[in-house]
Amino acid sequence: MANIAHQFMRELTAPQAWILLLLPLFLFLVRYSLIARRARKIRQQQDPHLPPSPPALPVLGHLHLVGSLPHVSLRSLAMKHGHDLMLLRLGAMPVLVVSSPRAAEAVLRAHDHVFASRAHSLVAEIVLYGPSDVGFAPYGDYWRKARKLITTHLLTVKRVQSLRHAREEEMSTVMARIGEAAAAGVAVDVSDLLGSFANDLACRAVMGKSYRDEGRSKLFRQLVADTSPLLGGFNVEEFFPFLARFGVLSKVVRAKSERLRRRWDELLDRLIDDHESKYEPMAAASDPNKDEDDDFIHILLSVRQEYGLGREQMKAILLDVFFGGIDTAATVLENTVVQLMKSPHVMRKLQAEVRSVVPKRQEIVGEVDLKDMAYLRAVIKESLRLQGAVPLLAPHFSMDTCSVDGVVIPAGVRVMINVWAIGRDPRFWGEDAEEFVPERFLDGGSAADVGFKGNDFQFLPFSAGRRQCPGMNFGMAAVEVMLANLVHQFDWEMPAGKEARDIDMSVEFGLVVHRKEKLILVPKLRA
Ligand code: HEM
Repeated sequence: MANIAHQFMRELTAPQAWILLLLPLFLFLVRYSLIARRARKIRQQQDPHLPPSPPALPVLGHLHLVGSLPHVSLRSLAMKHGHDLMLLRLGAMPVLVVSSPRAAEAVLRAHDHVFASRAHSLVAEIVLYGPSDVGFAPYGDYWRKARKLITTHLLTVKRVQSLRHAREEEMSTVMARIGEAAAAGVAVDVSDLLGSFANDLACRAVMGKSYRDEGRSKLFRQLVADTSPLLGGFNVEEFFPFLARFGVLSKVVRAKSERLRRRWDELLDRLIDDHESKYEPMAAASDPNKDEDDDFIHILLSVRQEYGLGREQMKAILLDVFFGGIDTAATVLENTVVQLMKSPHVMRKLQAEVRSVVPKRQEIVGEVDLKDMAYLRAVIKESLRLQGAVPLLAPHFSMDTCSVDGVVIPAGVRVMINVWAIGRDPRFWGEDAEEFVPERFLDGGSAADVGFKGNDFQFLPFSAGRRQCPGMNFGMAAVEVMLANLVHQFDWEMPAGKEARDIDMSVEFGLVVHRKEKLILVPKLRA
């Protein structure tokens, strides 16, 4: 992977690092070729029923076949070597690639109990306290407890509904900024606006207010932006644990992670302390039935005894809301706006729907208005199908050897489910699979009955099974109301001299895949 090579080079530019590296590197090369040859022999003798694999290189395995956009390279490889399942070796790490709805159903439903874990990550261990969050915790008692906590107390349908005013207020702030730009006839940075919206909403949910004016909200955004590449990226020592044992690489990653953790600690400890000092007296007087308006920190304080939560575990769970909720929702929104700019007929049809449901004099589209907007939902689904925020899901990890469709998947394998490739496969979506056609999700369309709740394995933007995204309702509520408002009051144009076809679609890989360029558009108040 090109970005691994980059990362490697960046971190090892000091001459002493190269000297330090030479000897271990030599030992590493020799030892790896021996181990790999022996392992291959044993595998072939023991079990000829492994999933298909392309030819591999010594040491690197299949790393050289995976480019800077792994979801794209893995699709091309799967088309040649394993339409359903394919086994790769990235460095020393075995990776199962899943590329069809049938195989995804086997992994996420039939054998979910085997594949519901996560591999060890040094970064998650440090930044997420163990990891003690939900997203990175290995399958087991702690994960079950933490997951139960967030699904029964933090991300319930009732709680998401109770955040309606927060969403509408945050959205109105964004609309006011767009209104000012429209009045002045200037362009806006849509990426930045959508990013602040998702960030301020997460802050409101976690702390009860956005802290926008005090600058804390920006601090969170910056920290998420600094942490995400490390947490979601491919770190070299994960591919070459043997090399990491010499310490050069793990020291670099460890030092970076520890710096980030100190910054998070400072921010989160202060917030929890603030809440704790107000919580105790309030808790005594509180009505046990009325906790709907509580923010997430208060809720965690109120259930910490029941769930046996320490301070670090509380912080880790809060971090899930920042990492799970900000980038994903902002990316889905931005990708949808890009698709709409490139398909003006869809934009017009969507505007017609929203404007017919909500009269012009009503400045803001409220959440009650959304129920009559079937095309809006179809547009968002189509955008999630073509360019979901998390194209390979978060890698799963096999806890045991397991037989899937006549092939054997060993224990200790990372599993990448290529939902991006599955969502564009003409075998399941027809000849127009690469085109943006929201009508397919409307009544009478070819995918009218296909939903994202985890029952339709050709469409998995939020995954399925035990590890399915618990923030689906939270994320979709934000995406729907914001998109409806963006197209209700405003028409959108490209900056002077640019065409929608000029919008650069290059993306940068991470757990969440972003466009590289900022989306700059000119809002016009609707006539
Ligand atoms: C539109 C927005 C969102 C999208 C597209 C999305 C997508 C995903 C995906 C694909 C996964 C990985 C599932 C797997 O590994 O099988 C995931 C996991 C997760 N998401 Fe979301 N997500 C969104 C919003 C949110 C929000 C708002 C939150 C929290 C407030 C959240 C919290 C989480 C957590 C905690 C996990 C880990 C679950 C586990 O490992 O048990 N997500 N999400």
